[in-house]
Amino acid sequence: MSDDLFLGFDLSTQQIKVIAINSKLEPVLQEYVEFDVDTPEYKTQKGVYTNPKLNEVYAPVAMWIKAFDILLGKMQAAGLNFAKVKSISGAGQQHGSVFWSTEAERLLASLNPDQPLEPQLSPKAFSHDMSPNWQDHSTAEQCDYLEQRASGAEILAQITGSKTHHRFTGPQIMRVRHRHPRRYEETARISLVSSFFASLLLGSIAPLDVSDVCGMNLWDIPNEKFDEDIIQLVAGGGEDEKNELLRKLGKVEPDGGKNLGPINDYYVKRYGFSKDCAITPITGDNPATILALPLRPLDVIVSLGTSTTLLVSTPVYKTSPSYHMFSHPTSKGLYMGMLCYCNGSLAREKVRDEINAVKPSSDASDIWASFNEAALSVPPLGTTAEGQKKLGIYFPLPEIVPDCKAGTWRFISDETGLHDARNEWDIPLADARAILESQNLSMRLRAGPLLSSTGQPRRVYVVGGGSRNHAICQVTGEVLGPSEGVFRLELSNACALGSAYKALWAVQRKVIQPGVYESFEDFLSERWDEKTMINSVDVGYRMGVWEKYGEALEAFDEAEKFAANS
Ligand SMILES: Nc1ncnc2c1ncn2[C@@H]1O[C@H](COP(=O)(O)OP(=O)(O)O)[C@@H](O)[C@H]1O
Ligand SMILES: O=C(CO)[C@@H](O)[C@H](O)COP(=O)(O)O
Repeated sequence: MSDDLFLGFDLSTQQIKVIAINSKLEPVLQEYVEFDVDTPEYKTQKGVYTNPKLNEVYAPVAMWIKAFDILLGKMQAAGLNFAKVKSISGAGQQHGSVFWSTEAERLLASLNPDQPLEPQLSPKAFSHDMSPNWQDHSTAEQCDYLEQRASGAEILAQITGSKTHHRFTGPQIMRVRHRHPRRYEETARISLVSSFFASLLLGSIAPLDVSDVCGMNLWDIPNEKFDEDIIQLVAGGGEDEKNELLRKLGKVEPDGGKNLGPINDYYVKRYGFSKDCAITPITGDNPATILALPLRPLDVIVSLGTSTTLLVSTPVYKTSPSYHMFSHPTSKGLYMGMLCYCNGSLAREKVRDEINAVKPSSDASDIWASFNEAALSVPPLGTTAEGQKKLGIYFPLPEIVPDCKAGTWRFISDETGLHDARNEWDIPLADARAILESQNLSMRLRAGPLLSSTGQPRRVYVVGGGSRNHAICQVTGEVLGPSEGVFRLELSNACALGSAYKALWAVQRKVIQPGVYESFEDFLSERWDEKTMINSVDVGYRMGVWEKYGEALEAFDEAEKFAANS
């Protein structure tokens, strides 16, 4: 039996992780490095720096490289046989950009295997030491400008898959050009976090990924090319400036399974990788997540990482300013539909900490025990009074959908309308159920067009850190009401897993005819064993309950609008 190995990395907001699998999809090693804990010298909080005055959130690029050095050391210490690794893929937190200096290509090509990576690359390989993070909200001016000049949100969404968003890379690059013109000028190439990571492995600057490029507001998805009018707006100036930005961005690799080249000699000499270990495109964390499960129509993934995202795979390119469409990371003709929220885990943690402060957990080993008890001890919508609904909105950070400043709002909705309920609310205990309902109601309100006419999913798959929590899974099942129930992917890191599957598919996919390969979907379904990979964690649809939440949607929409306009 072959003992070949395939690696999937995930460079996400708070950690860098890896999963090694064999060709039967079985995980053989998992390791991670947590930035705040393992690279404390960078003094990040939850992996980032924040400057609330300017709504900026950013991360030091050198920290990611240092963490990668540490992770490779951990894999070595765990006894991973690097020589058996046939291919590598990965995932990066989306939208973040890395600005390479004119020295970068030379430094990447001449790495000394006796030294770790970080001191050899940082700071000289970069024209800007920070990467704007997806939680950043500092680009309102750039977004407004692009949206006005590019004929509005609907048109932008039709072309690039999304209206402008603060975190999207086009507006972020434009802001770097405005605020740091010298650094922008000194930039030889711009990578996304995904292609930056692929570049580290290749030892030369890698092309952008076909799916992750759709998180920039620069890529014309239907025509598969950069939109030169938008590029011109971001680059400023005239034709020369536009061409210069196109040069900085470089090429986009259309084949998610392409062998971009062998791993750089640095890793062969330092860690014993095989000389022909293939590096394949690294994609975004969300596109990689949909590769971890054989999704069928009406299936939904809810990814409960630092952000919360709702993901579907669809053959229909149907755009809207209220969600995102991306090209699929492996399959031409398929698209990924996505909703993304900044206020996912961190907002839930804030309520959890407030509850623990007044009602310490009875189980010292479970920091979520009091939160869960509070969430499950009250009825849906928090009240037994006929027609009354408790609705809360919890945005410790400014939110993406709806576009809303930071704040907390608590309402009671009844037949007379929506009322401010901050004085009739058992704070913080009643917040536990309300925040879970609020996060799910928001997804239900917006996911409809991506699903059936009734908006009811078939299955909800939960993945990411928050999916370990049974109360979160239950409320997700109650509000979204999937007809077949809620299932948890047992390996908690779906995007590293999806990446490892992609690495395997890239080197083992059958050639159907020259240039045409076995699809990722066929390849995965042949090997994927549902019984060992997922577990049922909630029944999903409950008669009467799903309908009750349906009746609350109008009031919830009103509550969100109130918050967004206040
Ligand atoms: N039992 C749990 N209940 C609720 N949330 C949890 C639990 N375990 C982990 N988490 C949350 O998961 C988050 C990290 O998830 P992860 O998928 O690793 O995120 P990322 O990929 O963004 O780094 C943490 O912010 C933490 O709050
Ligand atoms: O901005 C988005 C998607 O548009 C986020 O989903 C980021 O991609 C970060 O992901 P995590 O670190 O939470 O996995």
